[in-house]
Amino acid sequence: MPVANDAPGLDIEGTAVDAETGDLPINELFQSLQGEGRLAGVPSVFVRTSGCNLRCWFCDSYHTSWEPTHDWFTVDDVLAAIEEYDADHVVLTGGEPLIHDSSADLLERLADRGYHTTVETNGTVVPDAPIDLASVSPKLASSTPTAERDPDGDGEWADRHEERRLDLPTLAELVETYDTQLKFVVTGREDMDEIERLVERLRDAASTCVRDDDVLLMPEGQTRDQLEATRETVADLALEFGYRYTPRLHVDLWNDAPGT
Ligand SMILES: C[S@@+](CC[C@H](N)C(=O)[O-])C[C@H]1O[C@@H](n2cnc3c(N)ncnc32)[C@H](O)[C@@H]1O
Ligand SMILES: Nc1nc2[nH]cc(C(=O)O)c2c(=O)[nH]1
Ligand code: SF4
Ligand SMILES: [Mg+2]
Repeated sequence: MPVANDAPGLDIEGTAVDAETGDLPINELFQSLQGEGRLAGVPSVFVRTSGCNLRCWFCDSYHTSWEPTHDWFTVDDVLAAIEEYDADHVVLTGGEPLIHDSSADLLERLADRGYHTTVETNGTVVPDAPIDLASVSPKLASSTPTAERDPDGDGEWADRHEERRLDLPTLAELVETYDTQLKFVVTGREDMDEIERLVERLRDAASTCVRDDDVLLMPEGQTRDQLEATRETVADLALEFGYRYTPRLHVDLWNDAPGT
């Protein structure tokens, strides 16, 4: 169910201004196989909110970050749309779903109904809500939209993205609060130093254990052709460093089709 309209309700920084109404800006809601991470292959309903506090140059959900597009849904409407499908797993993603206060309400009500919930998040916000799997994708230096890589301009977002992309106390709190996988988008070997350092700092900062197999390396690529160029390198890096590799099953299966 793709939706499209103008983009009121988000300020330029991707901060939600929906707190008063309690509505959620929904970009799309569909059923697919979870394509990434520990639960890859599991049929799931995806709820994609619009708006983000970061601007990765490679964002595969351009219409939730660089150019947010959505319809406003009440939490009741979102629940009713989910219940149309025969599924036990719900994936809340975006954009950055946790910038919206109403995501917590949605997660509470999904838990009450017995759904397994995964939240795909960039790891800069801790919600006050139940989550079965926090799928945290901290953003590396290679994600920053420098002037050469900005899909939309001249690098205007680079400084803000750089300031916000990593917040160690927030990552530590997420790891301590939830069953968490850390899913890094890897563009090449150059990313490994930063990943190793970050995992080490997180292990020092958090009171709970971060196992090597909670650390997932995911090849960067929005299309089959782009993945073709990165996947083998990233698989080799996972073997070399002892971390887990995750495919992007949905891209392998359906390329970059919407609603998949
Ligand atoms: C669109 S993001 C939405 C959730 C949240 N904002 C985040 O970044 O985790 C969903 C997932 O897609 C990943 N992703 C986005 N663009 C990608 C790309 N070009 N290649 C590989 N993974 C990508 C993100 O890192 C994240 O794990
Ligand atoms: N099939 C499929 N699996 C996914 N896992 C995480 C996704 C996301 O965009 O957050 C995603 C997605 O967009 N599609
Ligand atoms: S944090 Fe997620 S949604 Fe936001 S720009 Fe990066 S990949 Fe896209
Ligand atoms: Mg996706």
